[in-house]
Amino acid sequence: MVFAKKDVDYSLYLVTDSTMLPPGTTLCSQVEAGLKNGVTLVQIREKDTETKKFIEEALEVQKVCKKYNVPLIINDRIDVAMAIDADGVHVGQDDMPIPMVRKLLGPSKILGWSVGKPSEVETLAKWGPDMVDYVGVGTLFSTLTKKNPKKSPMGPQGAIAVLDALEDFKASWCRTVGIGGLHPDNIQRVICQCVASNGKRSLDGISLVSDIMAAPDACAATKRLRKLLDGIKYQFVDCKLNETFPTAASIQSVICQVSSNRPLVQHMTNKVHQNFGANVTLALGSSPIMSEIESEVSELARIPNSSLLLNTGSVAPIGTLKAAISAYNEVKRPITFDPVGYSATETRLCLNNTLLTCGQFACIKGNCSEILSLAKLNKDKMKGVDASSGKMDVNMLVRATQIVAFQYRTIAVCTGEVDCIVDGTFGGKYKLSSGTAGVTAEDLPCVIIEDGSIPIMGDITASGCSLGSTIASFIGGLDPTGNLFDAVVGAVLLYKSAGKLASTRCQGSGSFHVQLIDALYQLFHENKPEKWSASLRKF
Ligand SMILES: Cc1nc(C(=O)O)sc1CCOP(=O)(O)O
Ligand SMILES: C=C1C=NC(C(F)(F)F)=NC1=N
Ligand SMILES: [Mg+2]
Repeated sequence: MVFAKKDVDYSLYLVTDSTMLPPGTTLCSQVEAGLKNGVTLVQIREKDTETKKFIEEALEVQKVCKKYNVPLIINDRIDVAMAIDADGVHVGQDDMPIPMVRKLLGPSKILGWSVGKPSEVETLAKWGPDMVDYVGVGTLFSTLTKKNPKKSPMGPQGAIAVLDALEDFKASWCRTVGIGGLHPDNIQRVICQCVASNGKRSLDGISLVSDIMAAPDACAATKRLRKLLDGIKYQFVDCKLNETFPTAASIQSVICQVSSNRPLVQHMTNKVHQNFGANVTLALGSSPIMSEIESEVSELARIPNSSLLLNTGSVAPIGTLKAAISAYNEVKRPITFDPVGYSATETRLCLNNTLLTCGQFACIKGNCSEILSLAKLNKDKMKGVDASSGKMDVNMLVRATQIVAFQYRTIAVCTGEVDCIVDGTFGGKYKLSSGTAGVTAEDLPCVIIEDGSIPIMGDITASGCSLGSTIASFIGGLDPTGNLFDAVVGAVLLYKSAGKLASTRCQGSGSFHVQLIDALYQLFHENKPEKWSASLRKF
C-alpha cells in the first residue's frame, strides 16, 4: 500500500520505544491502543534491538498499522524499511545523508529528517521538494527518552525559528511535527505559540514517545492528546480573552471586580521591590504574599483569585520559579512575568529564556530595552533610535511589543515615556498547520498610553517592578467574565495617572514614594477612570 504524501496526517505521530513498556503491555498492544484512539502516524524506533528481532517487531507493527490504514515509518534502519516495504524512513542529522536515503527509497516513500536549527532548513530547502517530506522539530522540552541527547531543549521559540526558516527558504512542501518532552500540560501552548512570524504555518502535528508508550492506559492517554489537538481554544487563564478596545467603563468594571474579589498576589521578586510592591498591592485593595517557598506554591495557586508576579530579580532557585509557573498554569491562574534586565548579563538571558519556555504567561511586561531584546530587535538593528535624544521611536516600540505578544501568545507591555500594550492572545484560538491564517504581529491591536514623561519615576526604587504588582492585582481580581486586556490596560493607565498625580504633589523622591501609594489608593478607591490624566489611544 502506498500512501499519497499529501494525504499523510501528521497530527498525532507516535514514535515507539519498547524499553519503557508498563507491565502487561507489549509494543503492539501500546501501538494498537494509540491507533484505536487517534494516532495518525507510527514510527518504530528501537535503538538497541538486534536486526532479526527488529524486523519481527516491525512486521508485527506493520500489520497493526495496515489494519488502521496508518503509515509506518522506520527510524534510521533504511535496510529494514526496504526489506518490509515500510511507508517511509526517519533519519537524524548524523544518519545516512538524505539524498542517499531518497535514492534507496525511491520517490514515493515518506522521508523525515530531525531538524533543530534554521541552517538545517536551508540545506533541506536547497535539496528541493523531492527530498525531505517532513521534519521533526526538536528537542522542544527536556526528555529522558532520547539517550545521550546532543541538542539542548529549544522551547517553542526555537521551533518558531525553524518554522520561519521554512517560510524564508520557501520550503512550502515540507511538513512539521514538534518532538521532545511533549505532554498534555504543554501541547496546547506549543501549537498556539509555534507559529511562523508570517502567520502562514504552525506545526502540522506533535510527535511523542513516553506519553503513550509508557502509559499504563495508552487508550486514555491517546484520547486526551487527541482532544487537545482537535481543540480550537487554549484557555490558559480563568477569564475572557476577547480582543475588545478598553474603555473607561470597562476599566471601571475591572476595578469593581478587583475590589470585591481582593486577589491574593504572590510576589516572587527582588528584595528591593518586596516592601514597596506589598504596599502598592495593599493600596489596590489586594493582598500581597511575598513567598518563594516551593512547597507552598500549589496551595497558594489554589486560593481563589490568586495571581503570580514573577520578577526575575528574584534570587529564588530556578526550580522554585519553574514549580510556581507549573502550579499557576495547572489551575489556570494568571502569571505576570517581568524579565528584569532580560539580556543585561548572560546569566539573566539564560534564566529568562529558560523560564519563558516553562509555561504560559498572561502578561509579559518590561521596559524598552527588555522588550526590544525579547523581540530580538536590539538597538543596533534599530533605525528608530533618535541619535540626539536617544529616544526610541514609538513605531519601533510598538513593533517590538507586538512581536513579543505574538510569539508568547500573551499581553505584552512595554513601559517607558510611552507605554505600549498589545494583545497577542488571539482569544486563545489555535489551529494545527494553518498558523494564524496569515495574521502577523504587526496586525495585532496595540494601545498606547502617553502622559508625558514622569522623570522622578526613575529616581525611586521598584517603580517599574511595582507596575508588575499593579498588573498582577488587576488580572488576579477579575471575575471569570472579566476581560484580560481590559485588566492590563487598566492597570497601566492607573499606574501612569497615579505617577503623574504624585509627581505634582511631592517635594522629592522620598515623598514621591509616599505620594505614589496615596495616589494609587485614591484613584483606585474613587474609581473614576474617565477623570485620570493619562489617556488611551489606539495605535
Ligand atoms: C525520538 C526523539 N527525538 C527527539 C529530537 O529532539 O529529535 S526527542 C525524542 C524523544 C521524545 O520522547 P518523549 O516524547 O518521551 O519526550
Ligand atoms: C529523532 C527524531 C526526531 N523527530 C522524529 C519525528 F518526530 F518523528 F519526526 N523522530 C525521531 N526519531
Ligand atoms: Mg537517529
